[in-house]
Amino acid sequence: MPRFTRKQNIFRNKDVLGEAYHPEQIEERDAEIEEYMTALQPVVDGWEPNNIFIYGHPGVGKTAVTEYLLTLLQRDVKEYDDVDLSVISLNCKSLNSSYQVAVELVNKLRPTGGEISSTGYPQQTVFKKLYRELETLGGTILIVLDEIDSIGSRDDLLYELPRARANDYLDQTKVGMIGISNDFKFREQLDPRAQDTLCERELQFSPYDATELESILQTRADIAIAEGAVGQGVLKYCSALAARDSGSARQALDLLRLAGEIAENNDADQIEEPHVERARTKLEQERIEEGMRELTTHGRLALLAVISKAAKDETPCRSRELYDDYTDLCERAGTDSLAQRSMHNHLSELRMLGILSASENRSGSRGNYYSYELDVPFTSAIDAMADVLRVDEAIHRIQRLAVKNNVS
Ligand SMILES: Nc1ncnc2c1ncn2[C@@H]1O[C@H](COP(=O)(O)OP(=O)(O)OP(=O)(O)O)[C@@H](O)[C@H]1O
Repeated sequence: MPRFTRKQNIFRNKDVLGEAYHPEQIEERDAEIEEYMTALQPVVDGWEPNNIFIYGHPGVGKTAVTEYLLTLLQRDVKEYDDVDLSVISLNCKSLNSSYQVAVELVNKLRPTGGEISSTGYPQQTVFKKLYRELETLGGTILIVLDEIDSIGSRDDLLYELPRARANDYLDQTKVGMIGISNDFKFREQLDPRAQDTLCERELQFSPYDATELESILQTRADIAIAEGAVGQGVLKYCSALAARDSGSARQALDLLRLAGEIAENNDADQIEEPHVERARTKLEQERIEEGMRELTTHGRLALLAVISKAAKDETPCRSRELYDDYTDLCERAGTDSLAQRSMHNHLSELRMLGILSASENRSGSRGNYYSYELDVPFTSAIDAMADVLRVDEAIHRIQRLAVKNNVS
């Protein structure tokens, strides 16, 4: 019978590398923190809060810095008797309209048992219920809406709520909104009125470079990893990989955590670069698999056509050069193939997902065209395909070709 035994030779506290951990210290964001504090200053001064919009790529510290500063703010306003601050945080990921966000806010503000149903009311009725709850709570209220882009174009709440006081829906209560998003298009697509109110103060968080990531990792590793268990150059390597790819602290932390798990499972005393390398391959594969779960059958078949070309060492290649492989694969999968133009749309989508890369070529009078190739390791791509497509024979054939052509 197998036995569970405790392994703690690598980690001292692995949770510190996880998403749920709230860092006590924020590294490398001094300028953003200063700007953010200025935007929050009216709260301390007892005035109406600014509305703030924070944007930047995933994993660049938008949520971490917000949580950190709001914790400090809540602590510091206690010194002033005339400021009564409440913070309400909501992740909007699964909410795709102002209506749904307003219902969630009402339910957060109401005691258990008093929640309202998520359907069946006119929108203005829900907004009025929200104003009533806010007025009952009173004081200064900051409403943090993370992943705010999920609400899409149904954004009425974003201009109605900050104007509730001006429109006499609120009397004493002062409300400020903090919207957080990693969708750069969201701001441009907002209704101009919502743009004016929500984006009163804007803060952009840029991707981290390798040095910044290393300093974030170092602080975390000091708490998370046992003494002497991080090999020479490992933090630098994780940081360099994440900086080159996304500039995301989340990616760097994930790499280090997974490399630690791999080292631990191998009964190693230290995390070494080969563990990081294996972690990278595994995370990359997970990313591709996640991206592929979102793909339609034809998206997958278009990708497999590129993989097939890569196995023959014939990438980068044009969309029309892929088409034969694609139609052949469709036939094997028992599916009608799409027209070349539609297949091309799938290639563009794969490019947006970071699975393919494309270089633009000029072809004189006939205009420009793109050449596609895999932007992820061949092995990760084909392994992920094997999990989701039922074209085993074709996949084995591609794998044999890749071995023959020394592609990996
Ligand atoms: N400057 C930093 N100092 C310490 N930890 C950081 C810093 N920036 C990010 N982190 C850590 O990196 C991880 C990702 O950060 P965070 O969730 O704040 O990113 P985000 O920009 O909000 O991403 P998303 O848009 O995907 O929600 C978290 O574990 C966070 O604690």
